[in-house]
Amino acid sequence: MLTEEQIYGIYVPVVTPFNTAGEIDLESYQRYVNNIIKNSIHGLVVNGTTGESPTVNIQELQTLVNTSRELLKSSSIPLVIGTGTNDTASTVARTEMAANSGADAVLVVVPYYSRPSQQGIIEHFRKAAEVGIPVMAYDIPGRAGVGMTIDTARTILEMNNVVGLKDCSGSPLLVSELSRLGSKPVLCGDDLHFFEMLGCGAAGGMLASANVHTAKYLGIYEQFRNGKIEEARAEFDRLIPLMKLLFKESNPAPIKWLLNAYGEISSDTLRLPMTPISSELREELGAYLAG
Ligand SMILES: O=C(O)C1=N[C@H](C(=O)O)C[C@H](O)C1
Repeated sequence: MLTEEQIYGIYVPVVTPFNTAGEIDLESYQRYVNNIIKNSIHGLVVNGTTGESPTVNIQELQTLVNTSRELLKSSSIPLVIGTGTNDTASTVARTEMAANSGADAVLVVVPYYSRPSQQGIIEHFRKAAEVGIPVMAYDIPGRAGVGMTIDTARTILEMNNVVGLKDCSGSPLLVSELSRLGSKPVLCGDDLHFFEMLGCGAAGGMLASANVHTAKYLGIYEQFRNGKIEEARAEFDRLIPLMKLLFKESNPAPIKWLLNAYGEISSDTLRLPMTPISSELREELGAYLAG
């Protein structure tokens, strides 16, 4: 079970590879996740936004949890499963399934689309936390349509079983305030602002872009922690051009294209309503690969 003390460093949210028929491609998944976990990452995140969680059904999620547990059997890397949906009952059902299948924690997003009140958001997290498995709360107003206020985040973080927060709020305010108040750990989920967020008190990052150059992200984190701020910054700056391309169109389409180009997964297929990247971005990523 994931503890607060284990929430630091680089958590990698993996993609869910699909074959051209749109079915989960487990062979690619095993090969690619194995390569990711060869790096000493601090956490593996399955079925996050990067894993296209809104289009993965609970049976498929069960398969992903079982496969990931097996891949991690001789590893101490924590396994975090995205179980949050826009419906509290289905979030609880997925959270129970993950808890019963050996997950170390679940990632629960602010319920999207319905635009609940702050009280509704709190009650949603209370139900998820009552399942008993550690919960990492996930604030991402740009996708959810609604975000946590600082007070709401504090209330949720005070709940038993809620162990930390993934912050994609798009501003350093939340992490700065939570860190000032000595709250539970926060991981930055906003790749381009990772370095800045470390400076504001984030304990690490949950970064889709760390699917490639994983070791460099680990190095940046270690250097930052060891006070080698300038070296960390210089390395981070070198990664920014690629990061910008990876978020130029909706995640995970660019990262899937790149992972396919690197031969890590066999297809860049996405499930609708997600569509492949534009020909312009393909050219730009192609030029990055060639350079
Ligand atoms: O998969 C995730 O979880 C992440 N989601 C963010 C998003 O897609 O908006 C980005 C972050 O790098 C990881």
